[in-house]
Amino acid sequence: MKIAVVGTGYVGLVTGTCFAETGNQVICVDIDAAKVARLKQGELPIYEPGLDVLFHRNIEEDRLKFTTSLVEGIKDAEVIFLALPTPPGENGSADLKYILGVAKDLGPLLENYAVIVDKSTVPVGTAEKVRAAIAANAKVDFDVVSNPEFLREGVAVEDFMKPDRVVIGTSSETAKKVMEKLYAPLVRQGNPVIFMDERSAEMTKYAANSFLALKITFMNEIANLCEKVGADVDDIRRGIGTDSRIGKRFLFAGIGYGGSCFPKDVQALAKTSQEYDYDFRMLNSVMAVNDDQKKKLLPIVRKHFDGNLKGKKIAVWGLAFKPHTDDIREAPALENIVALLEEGATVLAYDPEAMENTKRLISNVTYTHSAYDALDKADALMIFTEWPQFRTPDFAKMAELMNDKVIFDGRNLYELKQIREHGFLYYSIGRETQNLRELINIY
Ligand SMILES: NC(=O)C1=CN([C@@H]2O[C@H](COP(=O)(O)OP(=O)(O)OC[C@H]3O[C@@H](n4cnc5c(N)ncnc54)[C@H](O)[C@@H]3O)[C@@H](O)[C@H]2O)C=CC1
Ligand SMILES: O=C(O)[C@H]1O[C@H](OP(=O)(O)OP(=O)(O)OC[C@H]2O[C@@H](n3ccc(=O)[nH]c3=O)[C@H](O)[C@@H]2O)[C@H](O)[C@@H](O)[C@@H]1O
Repeated sequence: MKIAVVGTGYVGLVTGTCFAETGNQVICVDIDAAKVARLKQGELPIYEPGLDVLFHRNIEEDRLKFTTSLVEGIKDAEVIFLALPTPPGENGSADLKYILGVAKDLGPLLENYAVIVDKSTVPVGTAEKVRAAIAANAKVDFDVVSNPEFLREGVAVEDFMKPDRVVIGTSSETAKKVMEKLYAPLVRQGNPVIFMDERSAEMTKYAANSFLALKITFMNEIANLCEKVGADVDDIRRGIGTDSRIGKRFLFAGIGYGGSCFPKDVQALAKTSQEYDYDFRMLNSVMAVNDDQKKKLLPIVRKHFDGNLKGKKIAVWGLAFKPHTDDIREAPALENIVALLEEGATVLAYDPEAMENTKRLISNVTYTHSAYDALDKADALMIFTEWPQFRTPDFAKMAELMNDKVIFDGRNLYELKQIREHGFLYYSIGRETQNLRELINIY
């Protein structure tokens, strides 16, 4: 099949590459000329494990191409994916200017029937708006389908190639057949393609992300309560996760959820609820709790240093919003680092993949070559991302390098017993701290 993918970010590039891998002819279109130039030279603009092999293979085998020209990209395409940004607009709802802008441009360019697919996360009713924007100037028949994407960054290729399910919103039998054929190689193991109407498909995406954000937030609140009552959130996680009705995944308490999607999608669903005069109270709590959770360690750090961070040297491990990505959008590390700097601390930071992106936003941090370099004479270490390489460090070496053996861990990386044996003062989330009882009153 001949496919066009408009927008080559995390979703578009993975979608285009994976559909090329299943034998389709794919052209990816992006307005960012510098990005397209890099892609044409065989250079990946993002870090996404496993993508490089597929990317290079499909370029070499002539199934994957890149262009800045929408006309060239969509010529003869049977399916046109819109994988464009939908950032929060001024009022918190998803900004549709990228999607509707491209939809408007598409109308006069279509020469044959095509299926236009909303791959971006878009509010209920967007497929109808996209259809109207194209129809205003279209000379041929077309269908608009909602096909939300559920991939996670860091495991995007695996998620895309072996989806738990594929959701397709359409009322057109022709479009249904086209989409069924396209996805057939990805659902061979029996995972379902679920057909529904466009509005339900659009809503499914927001329901999924908001539910996951809620699940994490619930555990973060349990963690906060654990600290007060003297329980251990990791035990609670194991205790409830084994109940198949609850499930093991997405129960890890921590420094709050970040990323380009949970924060914006929860906000957008809250906005949709408001527009339809429904008070979705849970979503407001999720957002408020998560905002606090991201700043949760700061009062503990302040208290540890008797309220004065001036001249303190703080090492930071992890900048990305999660491991296995270079993405720092809404990453908890960022606002914590800014607060530390504002209060007079010096920050030395290390992340295996996200330092280049962070440097563009925060310049007055020393970015180091290794995790251990960041510990040089540090008065404390703060951990924001659970990269595997941080999980089993050489504690003796850390103790030698640091000025003081103190760790504030936003990801609960270490067993309490293990870390105490090495003589560290260790603050984590929802678990006992050496001087927890003194700290209880600051939450
Ligand atoms: N990042 C993720 O893990 C996931 C994102 N989504 C959704 O997918 C959509 C895209 O997200 P990302 O890929 O993360 O965005 P991104 O910001 O990484 O990429 C978007 C791309 O679109 C390009 N673009 C903007 N205007 C354009 C235009 N007029 N013509 C051609 N290209 C244009 C940009 O240059 C950029 O390369 C969003 O709606 C997001 O909510 C859904 C599932 C997962
Ligand atoms: O719409 C999207 O963009 C995507 O958003 C999330 O994927 P992603 O943001 O890439 O990453 P997640 O693995 O979901 O993590 C999101 C945030 O939640 C945090 N998290 C996750 C799991 C957990 O147990 N605890 C926890 O704090 C992570 O640290 C991270 O900050 C969803 O998992 C995807 O299904 C969805 O397609």
